[in-house]
Amino acid sequence: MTNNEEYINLIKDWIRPLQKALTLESENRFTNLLGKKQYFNDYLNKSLSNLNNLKLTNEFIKLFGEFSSKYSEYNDLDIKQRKRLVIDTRKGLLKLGKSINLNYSNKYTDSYYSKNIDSNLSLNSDIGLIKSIGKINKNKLNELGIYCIKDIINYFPRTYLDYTNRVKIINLKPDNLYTCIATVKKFYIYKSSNNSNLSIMNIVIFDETSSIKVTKFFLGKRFRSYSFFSSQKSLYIPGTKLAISGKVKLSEYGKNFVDPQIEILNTNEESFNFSGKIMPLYSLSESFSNLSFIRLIKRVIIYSKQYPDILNQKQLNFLSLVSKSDSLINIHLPVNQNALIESKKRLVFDELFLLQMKFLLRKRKNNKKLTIQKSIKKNFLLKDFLNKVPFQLTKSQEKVLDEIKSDLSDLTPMSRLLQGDVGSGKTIIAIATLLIELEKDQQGALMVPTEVLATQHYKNLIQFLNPLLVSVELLTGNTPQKKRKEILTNLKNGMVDILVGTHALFEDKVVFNSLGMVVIDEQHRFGVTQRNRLLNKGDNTNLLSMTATPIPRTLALSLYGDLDISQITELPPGRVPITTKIISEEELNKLFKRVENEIDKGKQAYVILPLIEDSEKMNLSSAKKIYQYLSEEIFLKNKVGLLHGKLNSEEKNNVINSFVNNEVNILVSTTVIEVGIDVPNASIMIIYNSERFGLSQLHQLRGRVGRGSQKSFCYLVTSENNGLENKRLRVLEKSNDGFYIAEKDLELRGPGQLLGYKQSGLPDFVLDNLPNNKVLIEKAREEAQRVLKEDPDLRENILLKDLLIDNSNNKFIHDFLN
Ligand SMILES: Nc1ncnc2c1ncn2[C@@H]1O[C@H](COP(=O)(O)OP(=O)(O)OP(=O)(O)O)[C@@H](O)[C@H]1O
Repeated sequence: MTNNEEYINLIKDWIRPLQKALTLESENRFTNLLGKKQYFNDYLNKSLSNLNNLKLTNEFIKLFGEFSSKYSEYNDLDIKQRKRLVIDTRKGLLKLGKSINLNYSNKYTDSYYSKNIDSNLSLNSDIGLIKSIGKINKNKLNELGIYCIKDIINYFPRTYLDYTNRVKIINLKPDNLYTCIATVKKFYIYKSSNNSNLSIMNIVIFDETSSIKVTKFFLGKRFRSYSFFSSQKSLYIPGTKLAISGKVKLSEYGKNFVDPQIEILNTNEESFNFSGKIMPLYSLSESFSNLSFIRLIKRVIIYSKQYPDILNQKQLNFLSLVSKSDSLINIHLPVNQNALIESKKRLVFDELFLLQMKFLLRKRKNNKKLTIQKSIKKNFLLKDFLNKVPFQLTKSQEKVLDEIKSDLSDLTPMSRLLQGDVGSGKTIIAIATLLIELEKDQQGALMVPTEVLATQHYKNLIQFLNPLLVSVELLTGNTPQKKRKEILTNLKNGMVDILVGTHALFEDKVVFNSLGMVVIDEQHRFGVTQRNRLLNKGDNTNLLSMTATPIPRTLALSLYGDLDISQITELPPGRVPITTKIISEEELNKLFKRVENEIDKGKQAYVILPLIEDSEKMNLSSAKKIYQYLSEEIFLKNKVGLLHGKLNSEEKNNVINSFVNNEVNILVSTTVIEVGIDVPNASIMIIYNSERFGLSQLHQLRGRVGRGSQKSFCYLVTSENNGLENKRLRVLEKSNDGFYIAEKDLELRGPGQLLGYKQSGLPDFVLDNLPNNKVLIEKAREEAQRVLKEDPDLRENILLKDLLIDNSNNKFIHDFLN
């Protein structure tokens, strides 16, 4: 290592932990966090004054000295002053980093740009105009959706090979990220004996210092075929040169690379020489090599300089973000990891910022809509209903109801999201909300994702509301024609007060007389467009969305930023936490005895399966098969029922009714029961192939037991003998807290998966990084609020305005901004 490199590393190692501490403090809202050994301010105070080895210039010594003494008074500062100090310190560190070339300085400076730019080309130029691109390449690029220079620049790498930390095999240390260039010595691939879906590939590589094993895991049936094995074998013939980039782990057999990035190097690539740099890897078709694409990028990256930036220099400084053009250059050709991190941060920020702008504009439009104050005609409805409920509302339920009442007494329509863990009592709130509007003679709609749940809600509603002379109807895809016609006529005449149903509700034929309130349960199962279709059936309709997958505030902000948020934070009293256990299939027989004992005591059980019937493609248990097995071979004394999505409504209703009335003791079901089935007498749940489900989904499922006051149990059966999988499921053994579980699920699967589908329209790279970008989400929200406050019509922010209009398929933004 040269002296200069050593110096840069010294500074890097000093800056990094400080940056981390500043980030943590800012994430925790400047509360002076207590670290492992000391408080945040003491740590900063000491580190910023201890500059002895760093050989800094006087300018930095003075700057950090001043910061250091301010941190000794940190406890006396108010939050705003603390925030300022943290921001300034961060900027100081950034400046130091830049001064030693730690950051994003790339060769594409303004003077390089003016010398090398081809004035005939611009961002919007057709790729055919790029010199020597050739017709074939043009076609290949078109196949990737690339037509103009801007498209090339917006084609981001899928990942990177980091050659900056390139080391010889002998110097590899466990738990660090490295890149090694080495040669294949031995290759073998085999099917795992523990997991029928897993194949394991091992490559032994060597360089002049030593050798090491590289292991890669392939999960999925298609990786078990002979053709896959032989294709891999032909790639890694002994003597082939590879670049391996990833984490080194230490096991009982020594060090090895586990699941690293592997690049096969040919002589060309070696001469291309990414040594000391970070090489981008793109998702390309087989006929277009990574190297060719990098060459293309190098040719056009300069046009990033023309990219319009929606943030001005003042904003960039305040937000500690790099310019758009720098972020685009460094996302493709990063000079180092720091530059890459900063450019990702900027690109993610832009997406979040635009999204928050859209949310705030939508909210503002909503707030501008004024409903006419409607007079209350039947002021007894809510009171009578609450008197009829056989329990006291929890404090949390009361608080939420107050928030809703206050919204509904306002002249602007309500748009509220209600988050509450499974079994926290959202249904009562939904009914109360519908009644508040009904008191003003406004009809209500309750939309839910499944027929089973719709039917259950309907029954609940008629039980409570028929005595109050409220007319409730149920409309689903299976409602017979004659009945449907009758409901639709009465709905139009205003004879139906509340309509409960599934997706059938937003069909065009459903016309209300005066729709005032829409409640959507499990709202993430519906898209924004579907939600709006239903809302548009009334004038200025109020909306209450409900979800039992509670997500952290910051994430809720980025996904549902146009809604106000209420939370039910406590469960009704007397609930005994559900005991959850992971078990193997071998332990099932013992468990069945236990189920029998519970049934003898009058209790009931659920058995949940991932599939309706056996499938050749998947080696999973199915509901039909297990139903047959349990009813014919195991529970001969008891009544076993079968529920799944392919039954018709009458069959479904019959099974559910029998279970509700305890005529069926054991209900074998697919996940159709996941949402909302409420049978407080059920105390045991067994979930087969539990490794197939997400944590939040499992939490929802097990929420079907433990709804009464008796002790309840949930057994997660898994065939996988897989440490990682069990670690994931163990989260459920340890916790019954839906917020905590959703957060863990988020970390493991990302929001797109957790919430079923991509509701927000955010690109994958942003969505998957959301959990790590809480601070950025808040920043984007605050910045959007600031911009709209200072420049409500975006007269000063023309670029931003254009981009919002361009990017928007939402008519309201067009209408609003034009
Ligand atoms: N304050 C309360 N005290 C006692 N029991 C309550 C209270 N509120 C609701 N319950 C009961 O708790 C059970 C769960 O309520 P509810 O079905 O409304 O929950 P939920 O939040 O909709 O849950 P899920 O998302 O699982 O459907 C019901 O049996 C309900 O009657």
